[in-house]
Parts: sequence; C-alpha cells; structure tokens
Amino acid sequence: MASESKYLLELNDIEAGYGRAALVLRGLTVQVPPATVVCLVGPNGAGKSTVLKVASGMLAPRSGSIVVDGVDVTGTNSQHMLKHGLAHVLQGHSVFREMTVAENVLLGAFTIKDQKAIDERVAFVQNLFPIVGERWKQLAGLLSGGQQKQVEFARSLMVSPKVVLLDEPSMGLDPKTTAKVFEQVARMRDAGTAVLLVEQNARRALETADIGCVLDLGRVHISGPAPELLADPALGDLYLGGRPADSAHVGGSTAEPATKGR
Ligand SMILES: Nc1ncnc2c1ncn2[C@@H]1O[C@H](COP(=O)(O)OP(=O)(O)OP(=O)(O)O)[C@@H](O)[C@H]1O
Repeated sequence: MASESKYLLELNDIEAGYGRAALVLRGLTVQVPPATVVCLVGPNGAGKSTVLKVASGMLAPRSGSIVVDGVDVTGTNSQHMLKHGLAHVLQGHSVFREMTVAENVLLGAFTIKDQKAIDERVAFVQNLFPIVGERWKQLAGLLSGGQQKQVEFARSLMVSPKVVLLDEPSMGLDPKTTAKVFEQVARMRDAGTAVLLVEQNARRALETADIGCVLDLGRVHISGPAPELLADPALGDLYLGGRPADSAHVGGSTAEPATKGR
C-alpha cells in the first residue's frame, strides 16, 4: 500500500558502487516531486549515471532506499521498477533503425494487454511529439538524431510512467537539436511526468530543469531551484564551465543556493 508522499521518486541515503571498487555514491539523497524536472550535474565520474542505474534497478544499492510514489522498491529489478512507474531512457541512441517508428514506440507497450489502452497511449504520445505521428510508418533510421530521441521518449511514455529517468538526452546532438530535445523534456514535465535528468551540458539542462542537484564525492553537494544555481557565480565557474557574459547580473555576487551539503 502506498503511503502519502509528496515525491514521485525518492532516493534516500544511497550507498552504491561497482564490485569491490570504492563506493561511488556515499549517502546520496535526491527527491523528485510530480511534474518537476530535477537535473543532476557534476564533474565527470561524479556518479551521475550511477544514480540513474540505482534508480532504475540496474544496480542494487549497498544501503539506502528507493521509493516510487510512496512504495519502497529497493532491491527490485528494472522490470519491477517499470511496473511501479519508473522508465529509463538510456544514454546514447536506442532506437532500432531498421524498424518503423511505430514498431519502436510500441515496444514500450509490450507489458500492456488492453488494445484500447495502447491506442489511447499512442494518441497521447503522437500529440506530445508530433514528429512521431507524422513519421509513424517510416523506418526510424531515416529520422534525425533529435527526432530519434523523441521516438525514445515516446516509447518510454507508453507505460504512463510516473517518473522518467533521462541519461544525457543531448548526447551527439548539435545545439539547435539539443534545444528542441529540451523543449520536449519540458513538454513531458508539463504533461505531468516527473523527470530525473543527467546531462553533460549542465547549463542547458538547468535552463529547463526546475531543481538542480550538484553531485560531488558521491553525494548531493548543493541543491536548489535551477535558476538560483545558474545564477551562482562560484557554481558557474566550478561546474558549469564558467559564466556566460549575460548571466553575470542574474543572482548577484553572493547568491546562496537553497541547500548546501548534507
Ligand atoms: N560498470 C562499471 N564498472 C566499474 N566502475 C564503473 C562502472 N560504471 C561507472 N564506473 C565508475 O563509477 C564512477 C562514476 O561513474 P558514472 O558514469 O556514474 O559518472 P558520471 O558522473 O555519469 O560521469 P560522466 O559525466 O563522465 O558521464 C567512475 O569512477 C566510473 O569509473
């Protein structure tokens, strides 16, 4: 039975790592409210992708808990996580190029038995991502990188997930296409899905996100509203590749983010 929770996804005090190597996550806590994009940023190797692997059941945590909409799903596998409403869009490109857009999207519905429910979901994703409907019968390999990403998003939304985990959605895309992909991420959020996003292009991702979490040394070092993080000059220099000239005025010189350390 689900308990009342104001978060759709909670990762509580997670410790996780690979084999006998040192822990990658060391007491990490991240909470994702409904219809919110939470973005994880941090240096290479900070453990951002590892957070998504733990959240989706691909990597079991050594300790801590994973709660989806009030249900503790710690220790269950990816398929079980999916059943509880958690979908994972992997890093890189995962469309099957020799299959049609329709076949790619419908793969996401393989657990749904009711044809009417599938039809309703197809209508929903085609409305959310018009290109998916327009190219429905074409081979996915004929679509551009950004369009293929939308096919991946549509596939992940077929099961009406409560939370979507997005690993580097802009990987391999040019800036203009990246901007479009982030528009689609915002549309998913506006349609009610909670999104936990990992992105190399931290500045661009924070422009779309509602909440940013900066990972360092295996835990959330700083978190707060994304606009505040973007405006923090120290953070810009450390984690966002310096400040763009036009943002220097946004937060003032001593802007304090909402939360520091744990
Ligand atoms: N499959 C694996 N086996 C062993 N170690 C791994 C594995 N995947 C990641 N690691 C290690 O875990 C640490 C965190 O990696 P992770 O990919 O989560 O970082 P990241 O923040 O996503 O990095 P990047 O920004 O470079 O993608 C790194 O030290 C990495 O070498």
